[in-house]
Amino acid sequence: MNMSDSNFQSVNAQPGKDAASQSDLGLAKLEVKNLDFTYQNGHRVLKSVNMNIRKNAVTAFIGPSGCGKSTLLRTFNRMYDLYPGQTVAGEILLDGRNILTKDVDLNDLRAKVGMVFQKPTPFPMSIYENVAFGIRLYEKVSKSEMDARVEAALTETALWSEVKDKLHQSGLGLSGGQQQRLCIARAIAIRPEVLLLDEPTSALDPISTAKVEELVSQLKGDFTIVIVTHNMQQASRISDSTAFMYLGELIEYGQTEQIFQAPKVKRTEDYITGRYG
Ligand SMILES: Nc1ncnc2c1ncn2[C@@H]1O[C@H](COP(=O)(O)OP(=O)(O)OP(=O)(O)O)[C@@H](O)[C@H]1O
Repeated sequence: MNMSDSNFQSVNAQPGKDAASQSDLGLAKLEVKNLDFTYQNGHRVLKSVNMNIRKNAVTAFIGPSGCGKSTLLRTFNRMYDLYPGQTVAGEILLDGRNILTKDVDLNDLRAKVGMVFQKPTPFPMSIYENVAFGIRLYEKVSKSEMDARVEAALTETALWSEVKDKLHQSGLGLSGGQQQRLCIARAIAIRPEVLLLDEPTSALDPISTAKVEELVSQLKGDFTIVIVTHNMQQASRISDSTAFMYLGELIEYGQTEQIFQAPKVKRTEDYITGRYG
């Protein structure tokens, strides 16, 4: 991203208020408006979150453990629908359409908004089938097209040269880093528009982490990427914008360079300088 892009202004959020609605108007892929989320035990975990997620960029969510980063990420593809009793209020617009309404088809939504989790979760099937699986869920394609799509996804995730001779071996036989790239290949093979990454490198060694980070930077040309990370260096290396959360509120949101070099809110500064966490 061009850091001087005036469409994306940093936000000195008023916690619980109009945290980031002012930011990056015009280029938003997702617009979060007054979002509240409460777990079935009554714990209100997101409090009036407002933010725009920029299209074809990497947005990082940072903040201390339990502040609601993963919960916020999971509202973007309505993962909470899997667990009855959780309640959400407010709006999340994907290309202008509220995805929180009942008439949204969850299969369609999850085809558009893919997700990769902290722990690599390949299916207990071959490398090829891991990638083909998602495509088959949503589309009917010929064998030759499937082969091409699988190869393209594995190439995009820089795995092809490592696995092309063992496509029919189990995905579970790959290293942790390769498994995570396989999960990213599986997610992008169905051509989502948004890719949600929930601490995707926290279980990986430094070399695999570097490969995934490189991959994320490459993929943002094609996808809108949102990443939850505990790793400050990672957020500053790979994201264009960063959102700092604390106790369910969006405290500060802006261009990554600004958040890390000149945070406007003391609590953000204290967090990124390691005063608490
Ligand atoms: N299924 C659940 N039921 C009840 N409370 C939950 C549930 N999942 C998470 N929480 C609580 O919601 C709060 C926010 O959790 P969340 O995982 O979103 O935070 P986080 O910032 O991603 O944390 P971490 O960095 O540790 O992953 C925490 O207090 C957590 O205990």
